[in-house]
Amino acid sequence: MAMASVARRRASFAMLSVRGALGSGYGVLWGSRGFASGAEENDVVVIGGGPGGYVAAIKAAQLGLKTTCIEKRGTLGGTCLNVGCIPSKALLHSSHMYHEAKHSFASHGVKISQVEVDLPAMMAQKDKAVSNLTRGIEGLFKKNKVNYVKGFGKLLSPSEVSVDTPDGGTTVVTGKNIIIATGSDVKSLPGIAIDEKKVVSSTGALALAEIPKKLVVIGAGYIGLEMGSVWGRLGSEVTVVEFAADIVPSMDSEVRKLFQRALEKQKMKFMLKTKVVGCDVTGPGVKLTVEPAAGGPATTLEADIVLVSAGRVPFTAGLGLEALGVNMDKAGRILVDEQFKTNVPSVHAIGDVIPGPMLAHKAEEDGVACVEFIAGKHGHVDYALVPGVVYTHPEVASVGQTEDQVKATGVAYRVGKFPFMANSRAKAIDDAEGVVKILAEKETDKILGVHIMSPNAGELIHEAVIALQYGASSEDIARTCHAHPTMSEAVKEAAMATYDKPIHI
Ligand SMILES: Cc1cc2nc3c(=O)[nH]c(=O)nc-3n(C[C@H](O)[C@H](O)[C@H](O)COP(=O)(O)OP(=O)(O)OC[C@H]3O[C@@H](n4cnc5c(N)ncnc54)[C@H](O)[C@@H]3O)c2cc1C
Ligand SMILES: NC(=O)c1ccc[n+]([C@@H]2O[C@H](COP(=O)([O-])OP(=O)(O)OC[C@H]3O[C@@H](n4cnc5c(N)ncnc54)[C@H](O)[C@@H]3O)[C@@H](O)[C@H]2O)c1
Repeated sequence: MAMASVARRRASFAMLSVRGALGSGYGVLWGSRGFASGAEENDVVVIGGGPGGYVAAIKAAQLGLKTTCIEKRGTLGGTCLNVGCIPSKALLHSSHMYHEAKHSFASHGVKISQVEVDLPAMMAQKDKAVSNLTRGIEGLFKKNKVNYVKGFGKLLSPSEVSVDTPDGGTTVVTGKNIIIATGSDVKSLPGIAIDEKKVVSSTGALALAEIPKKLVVIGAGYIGLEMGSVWGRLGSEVTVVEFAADIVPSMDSEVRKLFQRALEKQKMKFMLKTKVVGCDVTGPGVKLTVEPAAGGPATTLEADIVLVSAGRVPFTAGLGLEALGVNMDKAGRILVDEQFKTNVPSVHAIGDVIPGPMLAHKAEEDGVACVEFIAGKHGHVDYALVPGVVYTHPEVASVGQTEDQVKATGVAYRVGKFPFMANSRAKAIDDAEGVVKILAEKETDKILGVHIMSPNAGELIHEAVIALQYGASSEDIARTCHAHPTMSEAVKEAAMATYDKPIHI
């Protein structure tokens, strides 16, 4: 009932906003959508064709705004589709299948005499997934009449972007509004030169020609653990060097401990509170000198490949922001207001290049909200409810606050947990490592955070995302009928454990 009325309110709000936009001059564009030439003025010019930029461009065109998107890479989709989310998930899936075939099939009564890795075929499958998806976005641009200009964009003024095109020429694209969606790049570490051969970033790690015997990963964050898992499953000996005391510092600390144990069972080794102080590539492999973060005796790690995955930094090189006086913070992120406007009012910014989690789905939300504001509507992104997923096996997914964050607020809370060891589907498929943990306010039972470690946790989490979005209580989830036998029943049981008692444990 409550949800329906919220939806109705949203619908009427949206209709009012469209009328507002038409009244303010955008209406004349609705009947005249078409491909912009370089000389025609656009309503929106987007620099960068990643999840932030391409989604903003499509949404802008759908709102009737004449839109051009400029991308330097040669293909659309940005980091995520070309060298990020998609190729990494392709390799995670392929390597998981190999690992299952080698280590789990026999216990399910499936006998295979010889299981081998065909690395070129695995890479070709990954490349096919990437090219299908990036070409798909070109198709979406055509369908929505977004003008696509290939080349490197640079701001000349608050309404002009010069584009260095691949044929060596330059064209100028003009627009009433400009959206910077130029994303991020790998963070380099002092004294460690990335050559994408022996010392690689995630881009190199997605395209190794051989399975390294020894892989050292610097940084136990999203990229390090996902790419470490890929190569570990394919046979590499993986050591992860992490400066902090814990892996994935943003994770709920209780779930993190279980996660680290799960990865250690998969033979991933961790050197926490450790810093890299030297990197020697003169021999056949790489010699890394490491020290305790607090200081102490140095040791040497030998590796065939070193992956540098110690974070990413906003990418704004060559954009001309300084000349235009666009404000940025010390980390190089572009500062924007709640409508994604910079201090230069016609210039907006979204995605990895502004503060906030560096995630594709967050960039997409930014993109939609930004152009809704430009069209005179009401954009909205709830940064407190952006889910995070590490796509290892098991996966770890979370939304809302961790237990440490709840504690820090001083709010009295309850915790409900349910292990997948007691979930019938997980037992049936013999994949039962993990837990659902729910945190709810003690007085009102309102859910504050949900953390799931399990196979497919990245899918299971969305029930919790919706629940938090609608301000649900744990009892709301517990009293909702869940199909049997499913992994999702563990979410229901954890909710039962939060406000009362679970049945199956
Ligand atoms: C290995 C890896 C795995 C990842 N996996 C996930 C995941 O599973 N889930 C998730 O949510 N996130 C993941 N991410 C993060 C995700 O890729 C980013 O958060 C997301 O791509 C940010 O989108 P964006 O549009 O802001 O920027 P980007 O995707 O970086 O796109 C920016 C685009 O702008 C272009 N550009 C830059 N400057 C210019 C210019 N001057 N002119 C023209 N074009 C320009 C670039 O070529 C680029 O294509 C992953 C990242 C990596 C590296
Ligand atoms: N599944 C996903 O959603 C996904 C997957 C990959 C990447 N990403 C995004 O890409 C971004 C970059 O990923 P990432 O893994 O490089 O960064 P990250 O921020 O996730 O992790 C970096 C890790 O490196 C550690 N570190 C920093 N400096 C170090 C040093 N000198 N020595 C050792 N350790 C050091 C940090 O403490 C941290 O644990 C992330 O912010 C993430 O949002 C997301």
